[in-house]
Amino acid sequence: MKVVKFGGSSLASAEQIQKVFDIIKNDSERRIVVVSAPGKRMKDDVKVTDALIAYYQAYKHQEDLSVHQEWIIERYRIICTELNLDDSVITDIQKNILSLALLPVENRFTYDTFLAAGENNNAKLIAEYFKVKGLNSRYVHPQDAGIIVTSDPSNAQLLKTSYKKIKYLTELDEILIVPGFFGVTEQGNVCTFSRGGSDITGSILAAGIKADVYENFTDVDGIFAAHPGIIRNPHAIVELTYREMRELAYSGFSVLHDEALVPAYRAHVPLIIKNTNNPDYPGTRIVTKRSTKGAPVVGIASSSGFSSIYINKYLMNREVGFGRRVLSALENLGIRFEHMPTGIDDMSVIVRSKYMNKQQEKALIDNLTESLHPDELYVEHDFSIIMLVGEDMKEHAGVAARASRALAVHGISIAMISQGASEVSLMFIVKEKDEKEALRAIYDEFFFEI
Ligand SMILES: Nc1ncnc2c1ncn2[C@@H]1O[C@H](COP(=O)(O)OP(=O)(O)O)[C@@H](O)[C@H]1O
Ligand SMILES: N[C@@H](CC(=O)OP(=O)(O)O)C(=O)O
Repeated sequence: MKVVKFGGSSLASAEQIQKVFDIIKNDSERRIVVVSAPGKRMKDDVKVTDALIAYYQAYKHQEDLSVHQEWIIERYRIICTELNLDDSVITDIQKNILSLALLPVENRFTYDTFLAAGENNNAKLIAEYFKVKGLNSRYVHPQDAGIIVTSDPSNAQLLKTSYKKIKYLTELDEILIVPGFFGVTEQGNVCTFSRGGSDITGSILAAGIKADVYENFTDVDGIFAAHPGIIRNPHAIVELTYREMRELAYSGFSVLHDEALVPAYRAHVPLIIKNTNNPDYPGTRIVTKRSTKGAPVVGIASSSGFSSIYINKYLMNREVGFGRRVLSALENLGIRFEHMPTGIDDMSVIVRSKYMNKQQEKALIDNLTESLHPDELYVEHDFSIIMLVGEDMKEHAGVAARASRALAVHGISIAMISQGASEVSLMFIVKEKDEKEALRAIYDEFFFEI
């Protein structure tokens, strides 16, 4: 049995939904279908989820709602009309979208309920279309599918006990259409995963029913060795390990949510990234162990939006508890850290800029000045990370030297280098303005002749 997830790009229009129907009809093993909200139809389009966010903001600030409501309803209306669906489908969607503006604005789950409406209405629409086309299908709400989550709005985590209930889905005869992106708390509140979280729903269901495979359909032929928006015709990856994918997803391969890997990985379910527009293409397989020995670098990801807290103190290495005081200061202010490259007398703590506001930054500097008496302490912004990933990197000497040389040839200065003990990845930190050029330089070094 297969669990299949379709992203917003695969469901953005009636034409795309027809392709999805063919993909399901052509393989009777594809029994559980997780769907996102309608995504972008073209480059400058708006995702329904983003339109729902704008709608919520207008509601919260008591602004005119009609423009938002009409835009969202119209998106669904166009799809319903082109699919020749009965008027009752769009009438129900319309009622649902309008009813969001009756929810108590002060409730901490209201925002998530707005967002979840994108996938929830789409799942109902698609289940109806499949039925009209003669497929025995059924819409299943995440609560009925057993996706019970923690009460962390916009950042839900699955409760482990959920897996017991999810298993029963295998007993149902129909093709099940489940909205992605959200679960329900034990108290019955709608709570979403973080953005892009429909991938997580698919992975949870695949793990819960011990699927033979989890197929994640998107708008590219699979995973490329670098972001196709930055590198022209990047090398396509046939097979990746979960560890490699985790590193790449974290560092910018937005094709798959990084949290989506864990459930499938733990349940030993292989994951395949496939293209809705080219479903016969084999795609990229994400597996526990690669079948062949590989090149030192399988993929290079980049991501912007990092800040660095630089601390220098002579004889820092002799001061017991120095690192602990740095991390406690971050913890006390609720700032999470991402990386911590160190020298003998200095260290840098790398954080995502969006998780440290101006007040937290000031409080952190005051706190560290008082507790550490550093020789130098400052915060710098606008950094990007460039991550080279490959399980076989440890068996090849000179990877860091090759990458550094490629950056030097292009006159790009490296702010920091960091490598984890696992040697699955090697990270370069550069200024944001150099990110794209740095990625291209390193990509050419490792993939030019492939
Ligand atoms: N290394 C990569 N390989 C393939 N796609 C990538 C990569 N890095 C980023 N992407 C982007 O991920 C997009 C697909 O992910 P996403 O927009 O979340 O799709 P969906 O709408 O199917 O959920 C692709 O269109 C591509 O631009
Ligand atoms: N619609 C949600 C969840 C999601 O996973 O969407 P997509 O599959 O289009 O990335 C979002 O935009 O965040």
